[in-house]
Amino acid sequence: MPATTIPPFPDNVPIQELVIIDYSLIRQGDENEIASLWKAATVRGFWYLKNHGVEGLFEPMFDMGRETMSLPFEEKMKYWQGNQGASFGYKAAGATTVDLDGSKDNAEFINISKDDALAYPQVAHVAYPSSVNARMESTIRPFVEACMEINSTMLEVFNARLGLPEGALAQHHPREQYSVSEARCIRVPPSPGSTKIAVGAHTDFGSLSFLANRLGGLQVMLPGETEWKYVKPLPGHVICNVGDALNIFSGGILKSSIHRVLPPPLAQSHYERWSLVYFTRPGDSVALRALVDQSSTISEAVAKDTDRDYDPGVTAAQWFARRQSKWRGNNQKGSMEDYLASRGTEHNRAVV
Ligand SMILES: O=C(O)CCC(=O)C(=O)O
Ligand SMILES: [Fe+2]
Repeated sequence: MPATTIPPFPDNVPIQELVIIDYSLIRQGDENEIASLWKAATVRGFWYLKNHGVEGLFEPMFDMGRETMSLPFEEKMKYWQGNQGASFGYKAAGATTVDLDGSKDNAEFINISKDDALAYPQVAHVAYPSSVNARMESTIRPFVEACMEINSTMLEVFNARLGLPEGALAQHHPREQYSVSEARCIRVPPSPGSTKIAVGAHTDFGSLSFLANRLGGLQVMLPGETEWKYVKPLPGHVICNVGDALNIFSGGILKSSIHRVLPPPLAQSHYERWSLVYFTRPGDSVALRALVDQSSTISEAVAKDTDRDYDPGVTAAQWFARRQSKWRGNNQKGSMEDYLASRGTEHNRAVV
């Protein structure tokens, strides 16, 4: 969609201000910028990132998404993720629930595994539609590599500030170990006048998410807030956020905040909404628990927060599979328990 045809984001809806972090300064080790990133990640868990250098890959990634979503439904369903807790491949609209009443979501996904993108033409996990394969080497692998590098750089910043031994967080996200790290392209159909939730309220499962969207619709409810507010897409900027795994590793110091997707607001609701995410997630066998043995900052935070269990006794892969499978409408037997089992660190908040 040419940018000029998109109506501007309206100025009469509640907007969540977020700090803008300059990635080029983070790479240079600029102390002020590092302090701003640390504050953003520990207070809100969400921030904008500029000068990230990935902009040129967004349109080719959206081309892949557009071509994939326009395949016949039966063709797409050959790559269906299933209901067993996996997430690589195609997710049809309506496969997850968005609230306690069991309302269905409105978003199609194509998710491409980091391991498959790196291994191509070998298959690490699953096969993909031709629209994905055709761009695996030219577009998807470079996108995955670029996002991995950016997220690793931000993890290094957090590693130092958390007082962890050098490389501790990197060792929890090894490039070569299989993980549920993935790139995702999302399509939400035009929905004029609708308030139907497109992607239900959730915290991200992994460590860091890198998100590019053009139209509004993303809403956040940050720690201490009681109202949903839109995050306004800013040209040239991506939106980054902390996920549950990093929240747990850090003993709750890094915040994993709830968000959801509504139809784009007002005039923008007449347009298809496309978004693109890269999720950095821990290696599959990594134990999901606060790194109390490696940092006194983290052990002190855990000691103070007596309400939370920072050692749920699962690996990253088990945690992911539980949440992913319980989010599927087909696996919910109509009880609130199943829906709640799909939730993550937002459990300790009033809103699910
Ligand atoms: O599409 C968006 O703006 C956000 C998507 C999202 O939160 C997710 O896929 O986890
Ligand atoms: Fe998300």
